[in-house]
Amino acid sequence: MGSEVDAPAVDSTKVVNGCLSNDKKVTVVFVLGGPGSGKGTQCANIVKYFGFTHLSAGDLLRAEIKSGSENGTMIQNMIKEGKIVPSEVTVKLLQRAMQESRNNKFLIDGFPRNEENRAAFEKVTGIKPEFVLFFNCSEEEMEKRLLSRNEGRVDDNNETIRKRFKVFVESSIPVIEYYDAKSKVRKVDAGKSIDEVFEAVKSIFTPAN
Ligand SMILES: Nc1ncnc2c1ncn2[C@@H]1O[C@H](COP(=O)(O)OP(=O)(O)O)[C@@H](O)[C@H]1O
Ligand SMILES: Nc1ccn([C@@H]2O[C@H](COP(=O)(O)OP(=O)(O)O)[C@@H](O)[C@H]2O)c(=O)n1
Ligand SMILES: [Mg+2]
Repeated sequence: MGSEVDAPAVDSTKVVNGCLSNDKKVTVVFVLGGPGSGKGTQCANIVKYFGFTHLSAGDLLRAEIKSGSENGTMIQNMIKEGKIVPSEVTVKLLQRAMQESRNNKFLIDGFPRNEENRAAFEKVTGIKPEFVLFFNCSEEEMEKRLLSRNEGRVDDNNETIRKRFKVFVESSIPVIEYYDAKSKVRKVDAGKSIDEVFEAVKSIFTPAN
């Protein structure tokens, strides 16, 4: 099926270069989509049905703030402004989480959010995604969902939501286009109900034979 060059799982040498210390092959799916498009919700379903480990870049960054890390204040300020945290920080968190996991299949949610994220991850880990799951949703629907998410997040307010939408269009869409040019994007209509969206997701993760 896929070409040799685009083989999804990296070979063990590359992974060792990227400091995943053991000999395991790693499969990564990037899960992208605007804020509120349902990435986290669908990832929870995919974990249950398909045995992936869910790594949310946003959750890892929020945990880093809580842990009292020296970067905490900087991360908090960037999240409040809807800005993208420097890749050095986020890639390290993702890499550590993959190393600590006993799984070899990861959903990386909300990452890469810009070209710098994309290039840094690939350079540091040597990992290329198997595919990119893209949740396509209107801003109107995403805004409605974010304003009723009720998780007490500092960025789920009108002002920050505007900024996050702008960053998504200007910085994250180009990453999706980059992978689309490589035929790696699996696009889902995320404006439907949670169950309907998951039906579409399932068909993407279920190998056709
Ligand atoms: N298909 C859907 N229809 C309606 N609400 C949804 C749907 N998917 C998720 N939600 C809700 O919208 C909010 C944002 O979803 P979430 O999964 O956190 O999105 P993201 O991680 O992309 O920001 C949550 O409160 C979630 O329960
Ligand atoms: N790759 C990433 C992911 C998130 N973030 C920051 O974390 C915020 C929240 O990300 P998130 O993925 O939890 O947000 P949602 O899209 O799930 O609503 C983003 O707006 C960024 O400020 C980042 O800087 N870099
Ligand atoms: Mg999320």
